[in-house]
Amino acid sequence: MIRLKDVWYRYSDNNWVLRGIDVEIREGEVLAIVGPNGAGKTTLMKIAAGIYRPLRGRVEAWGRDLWEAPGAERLALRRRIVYVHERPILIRGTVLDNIAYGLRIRGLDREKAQRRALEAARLLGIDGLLDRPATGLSRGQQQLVAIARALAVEPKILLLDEPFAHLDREKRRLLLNVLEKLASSGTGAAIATHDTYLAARIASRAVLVENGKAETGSIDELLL
Ligand SMILES: Nc1ncnc2c1ncn2[C@@H]1O[C@H](COP(=O)(O)OP(=O)(O)OP(=O)(O)O)[C@@H](O)[C@H]1O
Repeated sequence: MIRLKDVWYRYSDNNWVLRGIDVEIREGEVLAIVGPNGAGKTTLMKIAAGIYRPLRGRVEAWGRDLWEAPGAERLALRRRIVYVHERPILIRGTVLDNIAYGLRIRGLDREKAQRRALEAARLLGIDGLLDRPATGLSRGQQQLVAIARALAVEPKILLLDEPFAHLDREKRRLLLNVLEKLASSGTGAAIATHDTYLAARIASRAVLVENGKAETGSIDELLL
C-alpha cells in the first residue's frame, strides 16, 4: 500500500500544485484520480511512484518511508510500483523487446522475459503486433504496449495516467476487464482519467484533485 501524507509539491518557483494532500492507494482495489486539467493528478501519481520527491510531507510504501529507506530497500519498494505515462516512451526495437524490457532490466533471462511478455501482450490483445517496430505504432497501440510492459513485471501497485484516452471501444473494455481481474487478485491500481463514466465503472473509491487539495470519497460522493 502507498500512503501520501501531508504531501506538498511545486515545480521550481511556481505556485504550489499540491498543498498538503493525503491519499492512500491500496492493493486489491482500483482508485480513480479525477480533477480538472492542470490540477495535479499526474504530479500526484509521479510522487506515489517515487519519481518525484515531495517537498514537504512523506510517502510511505508498505509502511516504509519511500525516500528514507536505504538504497537497496528503496529500489525493491519502487519496483513494486509501476507508473505508465499518458505518452509512454518506447525503446527502439520490436513490441516484444519493449514489453520484455522491464523484466530484462530486473535481470530475467531473455527467454523467460519473452515468455512473460507474450502473456502480457495476449491479455491486452496485442500479441499480433509483437514483431512490429514499436516506434511506428499508433498512440493507442503504444499505450497498450506500455501497459503490457507494466503488467509483465507484475507490480503490486499499477499507476495509469489516462490509460483509456486513445483506446477504441473494444480495447477499453478489454483493459477494464484486465484491471478488474488484477484488483480481484490483489493488485492495486490508481487511474487518472477525465472519463468519469469509466472511472465510476471500474473504481471502488475516488480522489478529486482540485486547487491543490485532494478529497477522497466513494464513487457516489465524487463522481455521480
Ligand atoms: N515539469 C513541469 N514543470 C513546471 N510545471 C509543471 C511541470 N509539470 C506539470 N507542471 C504544472 O503543474 C500543474 C499540475 O500538472 P499535472 O500534469 O500534474 O496536472 P494534471 O491534473 O495531470 O493535468 P491534465 O488533466 O491536464 O493531465 C500544472 O499547472 C502544470 O502546468
